[in-house]
Amino acid sequence: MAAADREWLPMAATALAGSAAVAYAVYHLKKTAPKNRPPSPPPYHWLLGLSNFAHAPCFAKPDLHRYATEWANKLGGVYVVYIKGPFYVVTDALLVNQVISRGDMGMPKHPEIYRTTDEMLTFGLPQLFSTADESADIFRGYRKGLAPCFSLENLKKSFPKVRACAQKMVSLWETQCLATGDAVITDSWMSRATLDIIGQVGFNYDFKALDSEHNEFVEAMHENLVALSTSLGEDPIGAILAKFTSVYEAVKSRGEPPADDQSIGANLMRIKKPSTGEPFPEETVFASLTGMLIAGYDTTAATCMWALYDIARHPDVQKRIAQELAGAGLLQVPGQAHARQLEWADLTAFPYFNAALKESMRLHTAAAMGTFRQCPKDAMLGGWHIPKGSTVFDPCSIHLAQLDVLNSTCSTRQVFDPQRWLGEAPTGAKPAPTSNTVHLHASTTGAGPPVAEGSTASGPTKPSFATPQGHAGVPPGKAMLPFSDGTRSCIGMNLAYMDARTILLAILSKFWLELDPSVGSHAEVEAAQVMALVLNSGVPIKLRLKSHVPN
Ligand code: HEM
Repeated sequence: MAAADREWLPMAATALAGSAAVAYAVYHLKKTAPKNRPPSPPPYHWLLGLSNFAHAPCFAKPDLHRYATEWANKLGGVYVVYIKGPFYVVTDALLVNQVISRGDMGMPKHPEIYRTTDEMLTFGLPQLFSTADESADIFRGYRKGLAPCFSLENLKKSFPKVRACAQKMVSLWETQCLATGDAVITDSWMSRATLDIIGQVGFNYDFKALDSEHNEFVEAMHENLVALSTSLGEDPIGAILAKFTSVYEAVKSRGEPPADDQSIGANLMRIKKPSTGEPFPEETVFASLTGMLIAGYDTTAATCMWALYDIARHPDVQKRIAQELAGAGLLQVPGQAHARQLEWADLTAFPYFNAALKESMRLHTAAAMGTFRQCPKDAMLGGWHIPKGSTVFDPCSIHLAQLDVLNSTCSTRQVFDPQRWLGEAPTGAKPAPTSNTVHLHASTTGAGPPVAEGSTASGPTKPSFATPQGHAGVPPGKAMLPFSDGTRSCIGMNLAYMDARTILLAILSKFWLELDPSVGSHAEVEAAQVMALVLNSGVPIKLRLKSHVPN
């Protein structure tokens, strides 16, 4: 190499050393000053440490949940990451409750971040899910106008449709899987079943997704959700959403819905702007319809898939559920008297089954991205300073799901133990209040801020997530937030519970489930999980079916 060619070397070395020194200084400054700024994980790459994107690559990865959990374990209940600027991540159960409450410390949804979801999901048009301003017509009109769809009274009327879908699926499993010995690919079946249910219950529309093994919509949607959640919003899924047009057209073509039709579609057509009494523009109604369809099926499908997985990998749990069902005359055993049909009252009648579902939702909660809030004023959260206007990201579903909700030790956090919801707590754990067994909830709103001793103290609280003793003093109901809470809690929670319980009870009363060997060990499944708005298994969860045998 000629000497002249090498002249740039010292300059390059100096520039590199200079950048490293600046990166270190920035990283050090971020970590140390000011004193009450929450801790931050090391940057993804030291060069990124120079920018406001220090952790952005982690948020574009499908295993974001792993980073987030690791950081929470190391850094505690509040930490800060740099994506496009600082994002304050809150994982402490009590603090999350403050952030999502209506109280003094309550924070509204983040307008810009939810605007991005609009761009990705509803052609940029606002709808209930993404509206940050709770005084806006869209929030007031749709939250109130859609509430009757999810009342227990209305859901009870829809229950026969849900049961019919679940029974149809079970019959198909009988001929296509039990009789042939083929495995059931739960991910696909659950998506197709929940799509059919939301179609029929919500919009009197039959997607016929259960009728064929491959459903174009389900498959395209899944692929796009993976792309969406790993692309920081650069992959609009408009092409898929165009398929919702047919549902909208069907609902619209029916004209004025009869007064007793409280389906989502009918109410979407009725809702008027509270401020003027005028109808919303047609595109807003369409965006709301797509929003409800998206929110209404994939989350429930993932919940059912994980519950089947958790129950199948715990034969002891499955046996106890079978005993509950047998006791109620629901277990279908070949050669024995015909089991009775599932009824509405059965959905809340089985404490052990419901505890198993709840425990599965704790470990593999569906809405894994949590919620994004904006801090309305300079605030102290757990003793840390959160500047006005900052983004507060509460991946409630990831972290709280893993919290030790009943004060047992860290080592039992990851254990699937329905018992923890039933008062027979594992060794060393405090029993749960009996009122904490799962019910179809009449309402989730109205929760005030929890009384959090020390939460407004001037010094940072200890990183409670990482406390080996767990969250002493956190009421279990406050640490388990799969549907969030407060004014922006999930409006569809009751429908989700009805769907999930009906589907699972229909399956469990008919079949004994075993995991197909292709699923691998639990550690392998955990390692394969991906975030695609919902927490996905990453490997197909295949089940082998057997008939129940007499006791
Ligand atoms: C197991 C199933 C479900 C889970 C785990 C779930 C979870 C959640 C969570 C955590 C939120 C708050 C998100 C945020 O703050 O950004 C939410 C909001 C919402 N969910 Fe669900 N959801 C489920 C099923 C459903 C169903 C079946 C529907 C409707 C058919 C639905 C409709 C909505 C809507 C419209 C919102 C926005 C509410 C608002 O901001 O006022 N969800 N859901």
